[in-house]
Amino acid sequence: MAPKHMQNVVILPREEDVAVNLAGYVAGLSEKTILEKGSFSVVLSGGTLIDTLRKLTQCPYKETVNWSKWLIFWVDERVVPLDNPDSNYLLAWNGFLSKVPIPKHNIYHIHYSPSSEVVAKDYEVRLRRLVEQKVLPLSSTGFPQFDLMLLGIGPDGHVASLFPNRPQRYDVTDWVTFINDSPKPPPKRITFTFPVINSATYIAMVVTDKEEADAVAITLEHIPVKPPLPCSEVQAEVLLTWFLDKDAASKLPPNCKK
Ligand SMILES: O=C1O[C@H](COP(=O)(O)O)[C@@H](O)[C@H](O)[C@H]1O
Repeated sequence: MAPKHMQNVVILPREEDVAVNLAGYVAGLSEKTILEKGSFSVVLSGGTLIDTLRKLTQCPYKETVNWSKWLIFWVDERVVPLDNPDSNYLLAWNGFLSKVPIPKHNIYHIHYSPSSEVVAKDYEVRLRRLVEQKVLPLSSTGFPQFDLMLLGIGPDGHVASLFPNRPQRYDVTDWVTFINDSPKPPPKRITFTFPVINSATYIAMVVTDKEEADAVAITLEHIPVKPPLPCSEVQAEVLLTWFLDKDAASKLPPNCKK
C-alpha cells in the first residue's frame, strides 16, 4: 500500500472538463475495485458535486459501469425528510442515482427523525452492522473503510458538515456525529467524523467555484490559519485527488496551474 498522505492535484480549464475527468476517474476506480473485492462503496456529499457527477450517468459509463456492485452512503446529510429540497439524498437521487441502475437496497440513506442525535446514532449503528456482516471492512485504526469518498468544500473550508468553529471536527471517537447549529443552513445535520473520512481508500475533492478559491489556496499552499480549515485535514489511505477548475484554482501560484 502507498504511504499515507499521497495527494494529487488535477487542474482543468472548465467545470465541464472536471466533470469529464472525474467520470473517467470514478469509472476506472469502480472497475479496479470490483475486480479486486467484488463491490465498490461510494460516499457522496451534497452541493455542487452532484451536478459534476453528471457524465457518469451518460454514455459510455451508464452502460459500462457495473452499477449492481455499487454501495452508496452519505458523508453528511441534512436532518430533514428525504423529500425536502434541503436533503442531500434528494439532490443525489434527482441528479445522479435515479439515472443509473444501482439496486435500491444498496443505497444507504438516513432514516429521518426530528432528532439529529437519533439520526446520527441510527446511521452509525447501521454502519456497524455492515462491518459485522463484512459488507464494509474496518481500517487499521478501527473505523469503517470506504472505497471512494466524493467530497466538496465550502467557502469557509468546511468539508462534510465539519465546520471551522464547531466541535464536531475534533471528534475522534464517533463514526457519525450530529450538529444542531450548522453555520450554513439547514442547522440540523449529521456527518461522518474525520477518522472515518480519513480512513477512505480514495478521496476525490471536487471544487469548481471561485468562492472556494481561498480555501483551496490555503490548503494546497499550507498557509497557516487559526483554526486550521477542516478541508486541510482531509487525507486518504491511498490517494487524495483534488479536481479543480480554473476558478477554484485561481488563487494558487502560477507554477501550480501549469
Ligand atoms: O452543506 C454542504 O456543503 C458542502 C459544500 O457544498 P458546495 O455547494 O459548496 O459544493 C457539501 O460538500 C456538503 O455535503 C453539504 O451538506
